Amino acid sequence: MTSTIAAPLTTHDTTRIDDVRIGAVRPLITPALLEEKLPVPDAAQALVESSRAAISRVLHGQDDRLVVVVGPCSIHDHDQAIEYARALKEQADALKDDLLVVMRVYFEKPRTTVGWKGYINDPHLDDSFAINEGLEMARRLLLDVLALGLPAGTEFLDLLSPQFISELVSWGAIGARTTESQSHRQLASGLSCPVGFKNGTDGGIKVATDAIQAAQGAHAFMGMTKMGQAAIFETRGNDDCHVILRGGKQPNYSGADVDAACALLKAAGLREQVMVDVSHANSSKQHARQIVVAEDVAQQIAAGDARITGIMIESHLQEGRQDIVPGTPLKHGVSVTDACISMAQTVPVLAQLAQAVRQRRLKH
Ligand SMILES: O=C[C@H](O)[C@H](O)COP(=O)(O)O
Ligand SMILES: C=C(OP(=O)(O)O)C(=O)O
Repeated sequence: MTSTIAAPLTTHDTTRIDDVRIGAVRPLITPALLEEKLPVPDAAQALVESSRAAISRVLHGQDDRLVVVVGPCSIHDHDQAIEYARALKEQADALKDDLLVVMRVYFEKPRTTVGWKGYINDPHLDDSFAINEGLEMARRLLLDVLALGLPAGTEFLDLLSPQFISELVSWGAIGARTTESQSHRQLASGLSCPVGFKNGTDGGIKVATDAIQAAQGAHAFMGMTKMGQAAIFETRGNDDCHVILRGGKQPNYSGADVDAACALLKAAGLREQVMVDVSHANSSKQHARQIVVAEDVAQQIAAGDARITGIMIESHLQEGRQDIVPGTPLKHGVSVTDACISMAQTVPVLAQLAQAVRQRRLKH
């Protein structure tokens, strides 16, 4: 008589076909554990709530200020980021009637090919990939920025990392390389903050308008809970999304480019509004060009264009950029990814934008 008991699957040796290219699997802390270690103080919670609501009001035409997402291309040092945040807070307070300033606090860098992938992935900048430390350092920095009274904006690149930090983020971006990704659109549909979608790296705007439409809808997808368990998330959809013009094969910050983007938005039944990123392909990656581009955008605003609801600037303590060279100390306050303008160069740009908003207000 033959046995009816099937051989247990677990006795199969699948090592020849499974995890063939995995070098190691290391433990990851859970979001809940990190939150228990670094809880959100009441004041930080109130600031995140009020700044998200204020950005949403700008997007829905109920607040005529300009959202300004400004700060380093990437965070690589806590104290230097805080030194920057203190200086920015002074400007944010002085210009608060005209500008809604959000500090760029970018922890995750999408790379064209390879390169340092940011403060969460490799916080020690030495290929040690101490991701658990990176998550803690990122959360600590966000809390410290919020404690100064500044809201923070970040790019959401990884699909699990938002569970560790996203309640501290007032505005999020989906980058040019991921705007077309279904997973990122689904993520945006469930994020609690307003989200900007960059146009594609080739300059295509349609991927961003498609992304807004997708993110407005409800989705169901797989993710990880705060307790670190796999789960199915059902989202409600995000009505606080917008396009970010970042240039492509050529810059796309001119009035004609804003017209073209708004025509696409209108055709899709979406709000006719843009944030202009004065860096990336809009500055041809020459950091000082950001000042020229911002001046052009300020002129469009001053002339009355209410469709420009936001601007993005890459700015650090000092201008330029530097390479990460093992064994060589880094210069203080200089970007290790894209070149930035300095805080000293940023101050007059912000003043000019605030002036442009006041002029626009007179026209409406
Ligand atoms: O904003 C940063 C960079 O433009 C982006 O991460 C791509 O960088 P890379 O082309 O140097 O890899
Ligand atoms: C990577 C960035 O931009 P983009 O996605 O436009 O290249 C960024 O803003 O840091």
